[in-house]
Amino acid sequence: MKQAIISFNNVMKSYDDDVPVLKNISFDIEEGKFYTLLGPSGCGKTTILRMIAGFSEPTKGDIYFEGKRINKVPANKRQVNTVFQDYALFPHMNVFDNIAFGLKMRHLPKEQIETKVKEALKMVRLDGYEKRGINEMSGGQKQRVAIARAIVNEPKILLLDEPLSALDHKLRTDMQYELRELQRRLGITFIFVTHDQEEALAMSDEIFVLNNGSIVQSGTPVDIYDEPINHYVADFIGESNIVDGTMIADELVEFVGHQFACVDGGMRPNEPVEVVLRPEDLTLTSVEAGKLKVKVDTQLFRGVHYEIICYDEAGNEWMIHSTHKAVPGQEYGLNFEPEDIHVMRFNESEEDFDARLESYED
Ligand SMILES: Nc1ncnc2c1ncn2[C@@H]1O[C@H](COP(=O)(O)OP(=O)(O)OP(=O)(O)O)[C@@H](O)[C@H]1O
Repeated sequence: MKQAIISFNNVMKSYDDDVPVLKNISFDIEEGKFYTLLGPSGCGKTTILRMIAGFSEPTKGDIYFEGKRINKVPANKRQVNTVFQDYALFPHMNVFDNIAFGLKMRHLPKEQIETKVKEALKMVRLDGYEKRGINEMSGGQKQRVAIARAIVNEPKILLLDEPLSALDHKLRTDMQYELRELQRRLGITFIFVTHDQEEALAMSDEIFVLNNGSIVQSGTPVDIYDEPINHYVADFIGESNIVDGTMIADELVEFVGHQFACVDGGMRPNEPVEVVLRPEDLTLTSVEAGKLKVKVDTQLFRGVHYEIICYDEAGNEWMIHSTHKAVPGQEYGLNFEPEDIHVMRFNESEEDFDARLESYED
């Protein structure tokens, strides 16, 4: 791996009451990638961003920028800029003055400021908007001004704290594409904070999933979706069916009273486990042709698919995504392939999980 641009080494943070809001956080951020900190409200995402920006110091542990310890380096001496959730634009200034603000504070020559502001506006596709008042801009345009104001300083890292949460669904999706594209064009490191798993999956090179002050799992969106480490991640990322089971032997798991071939292994014989099956991997067939018998309870039309809820004989609920309609009240067979079954151990650390996967997968 290249030298990390930012490293956290056993970082802990607590406020006055001593209850840690971050517990022993360690990670490396590589230059030029799109990272997302993902987790529910209060899990510590913003606290991590504030420490990278220099607005807050760790209680214990160290933070490094390109290998140098920066715990005590003030915010204005770091090559980091932040785009805040509410944009924090100056409402009484026009677009140009908002973007030029930091450059003026640094007493750059007038012509240089003008060139840089124009370039930044071009980057966010707002050329020609210099003279507009901030209050005459739409939500999406304000968002872009906030980004232009941050990138005009040519930071090595851009921090984005829930920057899309104030936008409506359509604009939010458009901005996801734009931000992803902008990051690729600029080639600078983006660290994006969100509690929206779809947004994280769509935009990131790497995701850190947080819960209660700890990083529970890190990896590419596909890794995290396909191989969630535990119930929390499987439930938080995407839709999941999670049932209790027993790992009989390598590649053989039992749930709902039946044994099924699977592709997982490296557990103790007869170890209690949890089993995840994604709704899009399940199909309904005739009772005779199915691996489990289920009865359809309800179905909702979701546009791209039907969301079908059914129950097996043991009373477990199963969600299925299908382009075919089912009949509520009718019995069906439920089908899935061995590779669609993902088996999780209870309380497995990310380190042990990665080592097991590596030793087990070819
Ligand atoms: N200045 C502070 N003093 C005391 N506690 C704080 C302070 N700032 C944050 N906290 C606490 O730290 C925890 C983590 O907060 P943080 O803002 O990092 O979470 P978050 O994941 O960004 O949440 P959200 O998505 O709601 O913004 C919360 O329990 C919060 O109450």
